[in-house]
Parts: sequence; C-alpha cells; structure tokens
Amino acid sequence: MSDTEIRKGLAGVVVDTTAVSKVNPETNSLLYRGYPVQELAEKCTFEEVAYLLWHGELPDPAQLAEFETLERSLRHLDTVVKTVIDELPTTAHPMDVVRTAVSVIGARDADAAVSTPEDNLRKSVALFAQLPAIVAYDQRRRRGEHLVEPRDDLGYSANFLHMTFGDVPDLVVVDAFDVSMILYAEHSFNASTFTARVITSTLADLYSAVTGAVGALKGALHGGANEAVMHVFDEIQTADRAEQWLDTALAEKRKIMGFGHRVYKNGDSRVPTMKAALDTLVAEYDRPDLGELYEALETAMGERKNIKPNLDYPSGPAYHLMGFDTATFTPLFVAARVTGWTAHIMEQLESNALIRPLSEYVGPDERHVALPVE
Ligand SMILES: CC(=O)SCCNC(=O)CCNC(=O)[C@H](O)C(C)(C)COP(=O)(O)OP(=O)(O)OC[C@H]1O[C@@H](n2cnc3c(N)ncnc32)[C@H](O)[C@@H]1OP(=O)(O)O
Ligand SMILES: O=C([O-])CC(=O)C(=O)O
Repeated sequence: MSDTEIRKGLAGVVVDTTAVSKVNPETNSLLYRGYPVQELAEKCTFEEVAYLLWHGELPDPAQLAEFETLERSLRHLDTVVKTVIDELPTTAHPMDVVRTAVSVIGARDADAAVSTPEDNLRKSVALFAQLPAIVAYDQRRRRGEHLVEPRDDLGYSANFLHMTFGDVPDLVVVDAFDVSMILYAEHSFNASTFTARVITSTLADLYSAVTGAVGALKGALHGGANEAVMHVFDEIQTADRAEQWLDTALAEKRKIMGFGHRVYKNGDSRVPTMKAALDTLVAEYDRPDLGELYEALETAMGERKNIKPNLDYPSGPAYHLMGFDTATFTPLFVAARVTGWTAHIMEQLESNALIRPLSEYVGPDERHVALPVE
C-alpha cells in the first residue's frame, strides 16, 4: 500500500458544492435553500417545500395555486403501473415495488431521455404526484383492499392518507404526516442523493437516477432504518425491557437502528420536530406505552454509548401509529425524498462532471497465466 490517505465511505470528503441544502452539525441546523427546516415544518405545506427545493424560492399565492392544480391533476395511478404492481408478488418488499414502478414510469415516458431543465422539472412533479398512489396502492393490495382514487379537493398529505386508508384522519395526524414529509425531503449528499448524482453525472436520465436512489435508500444504514426501528420496538415490547435488550444487542455488536449519523455526532437537527409530532400522535391514539418505550431506549443508548437518535427513530413509531404497515415506512421516505433527489439531479446537470473517483489496488502483483505442462 502507498501512503495515500483513504477515507473509507468518503467520510469527511467534500465532493462538490450544492445550493439545495446545508447541514451544519456544529450548530445542529439544517437549511433548505436557506430556510431552517423547523420553520418550514411549522409554517409551510409539503407542496410549498417541494416547490422551494426545485425553484430555489417559496411560491407566491398564484405560483402555489398553479403548482397545486398541476400536482392534483397527476395523482391518478397510471394503469400500466397498476398492472405491473398487480403482477408482483405480495412477498416483494414495498421498496422493490416502488423501485420497479419508478422504472416503469420512466420506460413509458417517450421523452425519458430529454434532459432539459423544463423536462426534468415536469418529470419531477409527475413522480412527486404519482408516488403517493404507488405507495398507498401497494399497501392496500397487500391487505386485500382495492385502489382508492385520489381526491383533488385535498392537499398532498391528506390525499396520501385518504388513498392509503380510505378516509382522511384528524387534522393532527395529517399535520404530523406533512411534517414528516418536510423533514425527510432533503439532506445534502446522503448516500441515496449521491447515488442519484453519480448516475446523473453519466448523463443517464432522471428516472434512472431516481430508480438507483430508491435502491440506495432501501438499506438499513440509510432509509431502511425507519422500518428497522419498528422491528426493534417489536422485539423489546415494553419500556421496562429496553435496558436489558440494549445490553444484549450491544454485546452482540449489533447496530441499533435509528441511532447515530455520519454527519451529526451530537444529535440530528430534525429529531426534536419529529419527536414533537410523535408526541401528538401518542396522545391522539392514547399510546403512552409507545412513548415510554421510545424514551427508555433513547435514555439507555445515551447512557451506554452516548449516541443520539436520528430522524428514523421518531418517524418509525409515528408511521406505525398512523396505521402504516412497517414495510411501507421506507417507501414513505421515498415519496418525500424524491423532491430532494430531483433537485440535486437538476443541480448536477447545471455544471456536470463525471463522478469517477480512484481506488488503491491491493490485489496480487502482476502475474501471468501458466500454460498447462504437457
Ligand atoms: C435518515 C438516515 O439515513 S439516518 C441513518 C439511519 N441509519 C441508522 O439508523 C442505522 C444505525 N446507525 C448506523 O449504523 C451508523 O450510525 C451510521 C451508518 C448511520 C453512521 O455510521 P458512521 O458515520 O460510519 O459511524 P461509525 O459506524 O463509524 O460509528 C462510530 C462508532 O459508533 C458506533 N455506532 C454508530 N452508530 C451506532 C449504532 N446505531 N448502534 C451501535 N453503535 C453505533 C460504531 O459502532 C462505532 O463504534 P466503534 O468506534 O467502537 O467502532
Ligand atoms: O444524511 C445522511 O447521511 C442520512 C440522512 O440523514 C438523510 O438522508 O436524511
């Protein structure tokens, strides 16, 4: 080996600039296009935040009305996508279904290869509007339920919940869901966004980049952690068992899902906002036991390892309380993050350079194929 410094996992490596969002672990802050995410979660809808990520500015009332009309007109599940989903076994993971559906949408777009900013924006809005139908329908068919048609008198989050459950829950639930979408929307050069940028850098189309990003998000070290958190809660069962469960898990060298972060080492900027949303859901559904389990594991993890929760820790139980199946949690993350991914895809194309790092070879020295001895 030479003395070249290798940063495993590109930890700490700055690979490009971005104007989409800023993650600052020192101040524990996250800005989308300059706006603190907590402020966006409190004062804006997810539609406004999506518009902000794509256009760089929040919409004025006329722009918002136009955008909402467009998004609502694109919500119906494409019939071919539905047919393809129906062909997939219910044993397929919902992330595999979402990944396949995005790929089908791309294959059906005659202009898939057209990569002008206007065309990529059109595709981004279409995916944003279609993903709730895909995620909701996939959960329903697993339960033996029929497709629910979208309602164009509802905002994004109310309609998403309506399409999943067949009715619109209380406003506090819709608000908590909307907050989760805003918090999940964007997070700089995380693994799935970087994947999307790598694919885009080859000049492959937006659908290919989003399909690859869905694959990267599936893993338990990234988006798959929100699902994994719920499996942990199911294993522990009650707050009084949390300490003992954790000691065993750590002795077995398990990674505790929903804890730790590559960038934030002193807590995830989004957790307090999502935890407040979870608290309202715990009250709404009268599930103090879940709140107690959450606190018990967080406290024990703090005492044993001094590692803090990431966004997946409160969002997992929040989605559980809303009624989503555990395997649907990461597809919800996709529905939110498609906004950030596509904003980055468009930014990558504005000043593209093929992403192709180097590696240090550590295999055998040069050798040659020996001819068989006669
Ligand atoms: C929305 C998101 O995608 S947020 C991330 C969601 N992922 C998870 O929740 C999965 C669980 N967490 C983890 O695996 C990690 O914290 C990661 C992958 C998120 C970040 O990992 P890295 O930045 O590579 O940190 P790294 O793995 O080097 O951890 C540093 C130390 O903390 C430990 N550690 C970090 N996270 C955890 C955890 N969740 N459970 C147990 N130990 C942990 C590591 O074992 C390591 O200990 P060591 O120095 O004794 O070997
Ligand atoms: O930034 C990361 O590495 C992971 C994360 O929190 C996200 O993608 O939201």
